[in-house]
Amino acid sequence: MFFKFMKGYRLKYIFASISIIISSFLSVIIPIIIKTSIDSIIGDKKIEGRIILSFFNLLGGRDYLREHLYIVALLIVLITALNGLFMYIKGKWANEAAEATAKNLRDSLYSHLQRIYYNFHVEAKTGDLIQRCTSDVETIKSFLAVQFVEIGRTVFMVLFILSIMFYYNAAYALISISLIPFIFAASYIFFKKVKKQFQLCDEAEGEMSAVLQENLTGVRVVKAFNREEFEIEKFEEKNRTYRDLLLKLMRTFAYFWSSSDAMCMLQTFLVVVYGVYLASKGAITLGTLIIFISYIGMLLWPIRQLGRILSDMGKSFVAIARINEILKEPIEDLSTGLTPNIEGNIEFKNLYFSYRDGKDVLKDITFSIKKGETIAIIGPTGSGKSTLAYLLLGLYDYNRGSIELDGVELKNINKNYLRQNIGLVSQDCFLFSKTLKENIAISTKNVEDERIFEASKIADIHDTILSFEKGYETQIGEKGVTLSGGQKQRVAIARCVIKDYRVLIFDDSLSAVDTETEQHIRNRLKERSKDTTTIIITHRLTTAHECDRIIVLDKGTIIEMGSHDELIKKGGFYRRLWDIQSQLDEE
Ligand SMILES: Nc1ncnc2c1ncn2[C@@H]1O[C@H](COP(=O)(O)OP(=O)(O)OP(=O)(O)O)[C@@H](O)[C@H]1O
Repeated sequence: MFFKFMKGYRLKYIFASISIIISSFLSVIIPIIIKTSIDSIIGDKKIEGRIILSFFNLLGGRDYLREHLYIVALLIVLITALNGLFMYIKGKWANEAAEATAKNLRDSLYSHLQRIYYNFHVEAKTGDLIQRCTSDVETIKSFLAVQFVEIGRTVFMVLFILSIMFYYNAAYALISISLIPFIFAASYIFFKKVKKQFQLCDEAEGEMSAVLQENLTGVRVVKAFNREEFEIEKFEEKNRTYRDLLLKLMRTFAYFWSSSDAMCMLQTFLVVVYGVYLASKGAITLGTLIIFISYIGMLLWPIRQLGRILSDMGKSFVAIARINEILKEPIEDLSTGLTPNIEGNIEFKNLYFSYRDGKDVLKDITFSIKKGETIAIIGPTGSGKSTLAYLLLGLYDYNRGSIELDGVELKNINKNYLRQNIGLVSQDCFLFSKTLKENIAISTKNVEDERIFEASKIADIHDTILSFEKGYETQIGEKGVTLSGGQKQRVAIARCVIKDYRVLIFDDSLSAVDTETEQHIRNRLKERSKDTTTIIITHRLTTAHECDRIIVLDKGTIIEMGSHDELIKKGGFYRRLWDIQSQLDEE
């Protein structure tokens, strides 16, 4: 899967993998050269093996080399230098390829997340998505940069070294590797088990960060409720738990490394003792003894590492699967579909809608709005008001019935085009950590200042912005912390009215401004664009009663519809609500 994202670096990665094999080969031939030099050049033994014989002949032959021993020394230096060079190439290219893959993966994930259906984002946990785009990608990166190539190297080394050992002396070879399966198994089991402890440490660190983050974001609540001492104690407790878990982990590691070192030493001890015994009896040469001791030293560390890598590999596969889950999510088709002339006539016909749980949230909705009309939608919480707005923006596909925009079925309209014509000021006035000016002009490119000011005036925020020291250049925090709730709402309104939408929906987005300001905003809006169809979702009847028509929703169905006077005369739900609110206002 990740080779797809390695585009442009695949060749480098292949060369890096080849380099590590060459480097392993170079490091395992050095002991062979030393053995041959001791046994056959300094000593009188016959050079064993046809390839080795040809190689030494190429260097001038046994007698010549005996006179010029420095050539062998130079050869070893040269091979060591070459080994270093190939290790460098491997490190550089494997890391470059892994970094490039990680970057491409992050880019793909981000752009995929932008295009995924809105529903996915509503249901997904943001923290989890962030983790998939960051630490899961890092896991794959280190798998590619280190683990994958390391496996190749270890397998090559083990196979090569074992064949050489068995070639020279099978019984000695068996003794020399007798503890290796146990060392490997111990390392594999240990790293698998220690994962649980790592996870506990991660969770404890996460909890500690969560306390910190919550405390910093909720600092106002902390101060208002005198919770400083309590918060300090809470943090200290989490911090203590984290430290204790880390210490426990370190202790476990100390036990493992010491016992595993003891096993490795025992293995080396066996090689040396048995080797010396064989050499004293003349069963092996001094060179063979040296080659076995060198090889066992070369094998032990990679074998322990292999245990770690194999037990860690599960983590990489989980990361790959988690990333794949996102990449497999279908994306919205934003670019195809009809682009009819939109004037703002809307017609709902027997519309039914349910979210993924299948429960009907909207039932048999039928009403129409003419271009330029202002409609209020009221109803108890959860009655389906926002859902209606989301359907109009094409954020969800409806199940049954139809919505027509100027006679064209909404489903068939190009989504980009639709959202350029229908604007939504939602309940959640999220502002980006940019300047006020950039926040207001976010939906429009190359917009003149005049238009920004005009939109701010309509939203009744222009004077407030000018009163800030840096005016429109005021930088606002991630959540617009320097602005009050009402100011944020007004910036969000300005951001929407800057564009000439044919249909404008206010989803409870005037609730944080007082009634008078709200009236101002609506009047200015009407003055600017008489033809804009406006849908106001509200809980405030003083807002609703001025609209051309009021739709009352309850449990997903329209229970009343008409002008204020008509609904008052009718004496139903709206009338009761109006009486209650008027009574409260009088009190
Ligand atoms: N993504 C979703 N998945 C499943 N159910 C949802 C989803 N969003 C909303 N609902 C449910 O749909 C119903 C209508 O929700 P909606 O937000 O449209 O109500 P509302 O009238 O706008 O409420 P409020 O006045 O509180 O904003 C509620 O019962 C809600 O629990």
